[in-house]
Amino acid sequence: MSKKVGKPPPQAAAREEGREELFASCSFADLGLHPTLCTHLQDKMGFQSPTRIQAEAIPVAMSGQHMLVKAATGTGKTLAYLAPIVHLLQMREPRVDRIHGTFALVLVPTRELCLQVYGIAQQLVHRFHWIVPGYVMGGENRAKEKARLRKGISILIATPGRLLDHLQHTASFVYSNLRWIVFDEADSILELGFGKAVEDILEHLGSRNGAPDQSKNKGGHIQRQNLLLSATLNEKVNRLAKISLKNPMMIGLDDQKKPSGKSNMLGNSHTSLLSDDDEDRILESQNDILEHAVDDFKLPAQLVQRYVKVSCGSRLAVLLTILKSLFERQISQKVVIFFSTCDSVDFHHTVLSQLEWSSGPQLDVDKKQKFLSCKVFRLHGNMEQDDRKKSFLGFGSEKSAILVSTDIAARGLDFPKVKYIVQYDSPGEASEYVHRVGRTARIGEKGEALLFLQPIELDYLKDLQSHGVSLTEYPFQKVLDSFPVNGQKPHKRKMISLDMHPWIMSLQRSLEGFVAAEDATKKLARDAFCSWVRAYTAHRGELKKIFMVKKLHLGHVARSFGLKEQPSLVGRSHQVQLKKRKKEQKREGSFAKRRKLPSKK
Ligand SMILES: Nc1ncnc2c1ncn2[C@@H]1O[C@H](COP(=O)(O)OP(=O)(O)OP(=O)(O)O)[C@@H](O)[C@H]1O
Repeated sequence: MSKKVGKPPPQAAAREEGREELFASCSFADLGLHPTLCTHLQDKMGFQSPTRIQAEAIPVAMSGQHMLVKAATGTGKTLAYLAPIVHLLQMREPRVDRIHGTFALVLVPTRELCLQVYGIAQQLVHRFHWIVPGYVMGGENRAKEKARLRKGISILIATPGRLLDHLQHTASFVYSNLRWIVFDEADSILELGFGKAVEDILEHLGSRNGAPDQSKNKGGHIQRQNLLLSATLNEKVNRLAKISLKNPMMIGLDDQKKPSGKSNMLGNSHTSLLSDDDEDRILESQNDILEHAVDDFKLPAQLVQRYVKVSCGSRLAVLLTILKSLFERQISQKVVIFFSTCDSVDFHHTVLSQLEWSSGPQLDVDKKQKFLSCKVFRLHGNMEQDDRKKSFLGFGSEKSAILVSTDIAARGLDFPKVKYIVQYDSPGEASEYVHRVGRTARIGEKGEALLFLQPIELDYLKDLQSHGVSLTEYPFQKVLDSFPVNGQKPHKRKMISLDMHPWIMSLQRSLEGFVAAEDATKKLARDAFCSWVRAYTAHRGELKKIFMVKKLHLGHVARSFGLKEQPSLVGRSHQVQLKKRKKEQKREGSFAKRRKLPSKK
């Protein structure tokens, strides 16, 4: 009997379409990469063909031109710069040796990304043992790093602060052969306040535009090549591009905004032959293109993006409910949840990993079990370096787990099999939204993202929309109705408000009991509450009009941290500040009113 040949199901067809969009039709060999490297990419790393962005960027990187790349998260930007570097280093004559020092420098914004890029570099040089990758980053032992630098590191991955430290204080650090400087997540490096460090680094390396010897290194014969990459670009990248790139090739910019996927300002002109006027013109048009590049963001096509509208007091109960439903639906789940502060991560890590609960009709202590049974990891910048490493590696290797994190995990991290991103606290800038959700749906995989919003914050959707990001509403009521109340699943429920829903109310009671039971937990909750309110006030620019502290009911905020107390009992200094602000507002208000009064004259 012949098999029925039909159309593939729509989801599979969409995925296939997504793959076609993601991958180029050529091979790695077609791009000119060394056969040994191509075989390694295919056989050992499982990369059958290059992604489109790799197919565009690799030949440019090999040509020696400066390059600025903007491409969606999870499209393989790391390989787009590391593969050509390894290719060119392995064919260098005389052969690369440790005594030659550093040839390529990769700057990254976070320690975790530093470790990740180092791991990929290690894999890529597997067949070229004479090329040595290494890293230096904050939190590591300086003396050990000095010793490694003295021995020689061919491809050095670094966070900016620590690199500058070594440039200033490690005399044995040889970089006279430096050929490449890569800024991975360029905008984030600047956003995190490393701008001055980066300028000092470029100054040290003689790689700053306008520096007398900027195109050559101290040895006087090596052509420098700088590469900037990110899924999002911002105004600050303009300045970095201006001071570090000469007539760069622009890759991945919106096709409608320029003649082709690739462009440079004046074709392949050799910058050394340009007059000052030409250079000014180049910089101007470079700035124009960058300004367009800032406008909107590309997200993976297969990513499902939703928001859930939740009143403030029930936020934590709703988060727990959604997580429970996710893990019940599929035992093997990997979820990343973003919070606004380190204290908030610590508190929620405790709740998610320790909250116990009895699902029976009465609170039966003997029948209590963990509310969520999966492993929960945490990651933030105030953790000890060893704990940070353990979390990063631990979550990466788990099949089923939750990671609670600040934005430290938002950039570049490539945790395998993450299917779900929850933004419990709003990211603020739309670019941060893009990077957070980019931890899923990588390299054509499926992925979902959920953004928590309070009813008063819904205008944030418009802000995202203005950057080309649109979300649909998550059907939370349906999820809620699937949970039993008092041990039973009622047939039909009346429409009641979320806060009054028996499941939410009972979960809230458990939470408040859990927080109140231990002083340490209570303190975690209070600290988290205070830091959360502070972070809420720190939204910038237009977002200040959406995330307004004065619209918040602080009692409800406290509830969302499992606190029964009113905020007046939480954090005295914070309370004093609030009172002061209220007074000021009152004064300002009466002044404004007074000004509105018609003059008696
Ligand atoms: N040609 C390829 N074929 C298959 N998988 C690939 C290929 N290139 C890279 N990958 C894989 O794709 C994933 C994403 O790559 P990478 O982390 O470099 O993306 P990215 O574009 O830098 O993302 P982000 O913007 O989030 O930093 C990694 O797991 C990587 O191993």
